[in-house]
Amino acid sequence: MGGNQNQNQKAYSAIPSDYKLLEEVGYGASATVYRAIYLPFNEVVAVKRLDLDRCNSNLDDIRREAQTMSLIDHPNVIRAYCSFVVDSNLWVVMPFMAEGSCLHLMKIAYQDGFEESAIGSILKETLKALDYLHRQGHIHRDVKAGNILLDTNGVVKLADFGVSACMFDTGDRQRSRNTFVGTPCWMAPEVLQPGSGYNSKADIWSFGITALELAHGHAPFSKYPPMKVLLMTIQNAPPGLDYDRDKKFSKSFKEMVAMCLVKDQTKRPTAEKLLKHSFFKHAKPPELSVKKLFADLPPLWNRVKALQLKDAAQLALKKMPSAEQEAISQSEYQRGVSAWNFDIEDLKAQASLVRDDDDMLETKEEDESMKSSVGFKAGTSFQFSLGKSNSIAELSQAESRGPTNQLQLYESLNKKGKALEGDSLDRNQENIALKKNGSSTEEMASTSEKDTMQTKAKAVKSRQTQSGPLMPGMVLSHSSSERARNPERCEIESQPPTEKSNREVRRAPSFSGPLMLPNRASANSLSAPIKSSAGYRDSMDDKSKANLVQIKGRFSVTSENLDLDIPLSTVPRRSQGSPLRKSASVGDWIFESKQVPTSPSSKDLNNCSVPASVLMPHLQNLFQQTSFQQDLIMNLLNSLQPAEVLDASQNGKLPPLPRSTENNGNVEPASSERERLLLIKISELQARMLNLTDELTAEKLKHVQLRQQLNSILDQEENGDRREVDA
Ligand SMILES: Nc1ncnc2c1ncn2[C@@H]1O[C@H](COP(=O)(O)OP(=O)(O)OP(=O)(O)O)[C@@H](O)[C@H]1O
Repeated sequence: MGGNQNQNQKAYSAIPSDYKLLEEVGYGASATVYRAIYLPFNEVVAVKRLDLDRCNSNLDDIRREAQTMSLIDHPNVIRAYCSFVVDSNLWVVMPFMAEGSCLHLMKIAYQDGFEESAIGSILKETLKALDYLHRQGHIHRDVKAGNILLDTNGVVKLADFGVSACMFDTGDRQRSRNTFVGTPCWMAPEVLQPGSGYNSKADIWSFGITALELAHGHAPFSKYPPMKVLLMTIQNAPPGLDYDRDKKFSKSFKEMVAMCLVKDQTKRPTAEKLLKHSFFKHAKPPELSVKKLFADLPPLWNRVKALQLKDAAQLALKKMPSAEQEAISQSEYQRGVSAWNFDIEDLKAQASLVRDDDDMLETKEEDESMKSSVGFKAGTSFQFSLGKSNSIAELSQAESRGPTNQLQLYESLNKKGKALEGDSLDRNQENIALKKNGSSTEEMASTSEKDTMQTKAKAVKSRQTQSGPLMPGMVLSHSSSERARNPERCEIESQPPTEKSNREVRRAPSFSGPLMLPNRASANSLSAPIKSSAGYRDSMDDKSKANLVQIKGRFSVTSENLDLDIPLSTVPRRSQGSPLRKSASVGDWIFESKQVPTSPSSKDLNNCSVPASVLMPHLQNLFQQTSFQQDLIMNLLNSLQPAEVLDASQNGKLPPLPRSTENNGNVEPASSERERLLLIKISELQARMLNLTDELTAEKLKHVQLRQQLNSILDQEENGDRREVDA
């Protein structure tokens, strides 16, 4: 580290006062990027200020990575001029890319993505960068639109190499290749598989996802919580450009994307080979196709500021009513539940991030277009996540050690940090992103409006979502250096929103942040809509069908073939029928529930030799119960009519209802006490449902692993047979 002189390049000093920090132009999980002036040359540069307190690596790792970054020499890769430590921050000085990232650009003006010619140019330049990095023996590991930077001339550079890698690399290279690194939506299936290891082909997958991101304005699965994204990536057919929906794109673009998004990494092309694809051969020079994208937009820092304010406003508007919050905490208190590590602020934050029904519908459309290949209900099972973990492997290990260990793992992970998932924010942010309007981008209307937003931003401080790389040690609370931040900041020319509000807002946008698994508390949020199973269809690909024991087509769930431990008497009579039928009719389950054998013991399940044919029925059973319980809860919520409340109280389940003479014996609006008790009941049901959901998730993971094992055994057998035949 320190001042640096690259071949035939100017030397930049390691003296902080030589840099005049101007506006904030970007922020990531642990870094803030400023436009700055390097005073000795009077040159505009970018200074990335990385908070070492929030970085998961030791100084040696950081030094090594910064060194690597400064040695990079390619026109399409951002390199560091120099880097040095100031207090507890690492400053990395880089060329300033005046148009920011492709992600910012899309959020501001191209919410539905760019046109093909611009995409072709951006991707080609990015691919050149990848080709260079791979030749040098590097894997970028975080290729995404948020890390593709543009400058005013249309120059495209891949960023976030090196320094961000340091955040992941706490061990040697080999070990780091077995870690769980990246941003879920962009992560290759092999990166998500425990212990499988990966190579530069993982970047090719992320490159393919980035192509889809640039084409649609968001990455596939970006609306889902990270845990669900992981499972979808592993289990579903790869996403791609749809031949019907994406008519505007050329065949060669579609082909190129399909080549990148092959699950078998050995079948993906190298960057070098991909560059020879016809799609790139015909790509226009970026100064023709990219430059025009930002011709009419205001300066980068104003765009960033506007986005921050919008994000803050969006979050401030989504508040959980305090009565509900109170009910939840009461409920948890009464049950003595600590296993979930409840944090009301987190709960509220999660609740505020849950999408509304419209989004769910959109999700369904997307699901169907993606032709999911394994039968699980999108949007239900994995709305709730397992907690924060370093890796799937860690979770799996905990699972195999039994429930107590799982609990400990969750608790310890939750203690380590309270990071919340952020991908589900994307859609909302897209909705509020500024629209390109003629010659200018609409900004916040007035100063007073801005002030209001900032005040609101402060109000939602601890509810903000943090997106960022997978850093187990990262905590939401501000570091001491952060609290005492700014002394090193030389001067701010045009004063942006206060540092504090910026920091708060900064945690919110999860434009495309690397993986932060959500806190378990999210699952228990009462205000989170419990999605009915309605509308989701499940399908199984041929491969998974091969593992099935019984294929019976759609089945009908009736009360007699469900083994619920929820007493049906708790369900209002009036509505018992409908949820059952609803649940039955929408799930395209291909097992008949009556024929599902009794569940194997958890001991059996923990034994990896359990065949898939035994596991699958168990999974199906669990799934039925989960979705059924969701419906029941939904139904309870929807049907809390006064009549039922009265009925319930007469049955001794609730305290007697007060009668009012004023309303002719009708039930008064439910008293807070009664509401509270009902909410407690619902909350308990939810907790039970969560248990099942977690079990199901764990079983699914195991199933995936087992299937892989089975496949590899089959492959080995086949190879053996072939050798025998050959012999
Ligand atoms: N050299 C630069 N010039 C202009 N803007 C930049 C530059 N480097 C980064 N940015 C902006 O700052 C944002 C955050 O930077 P960066 O991705 O390096 O931070 P990070 O903490 O590593 O983020 P991540 O969450 O991806 O890990 C980028 O998305 C981009 O918009």
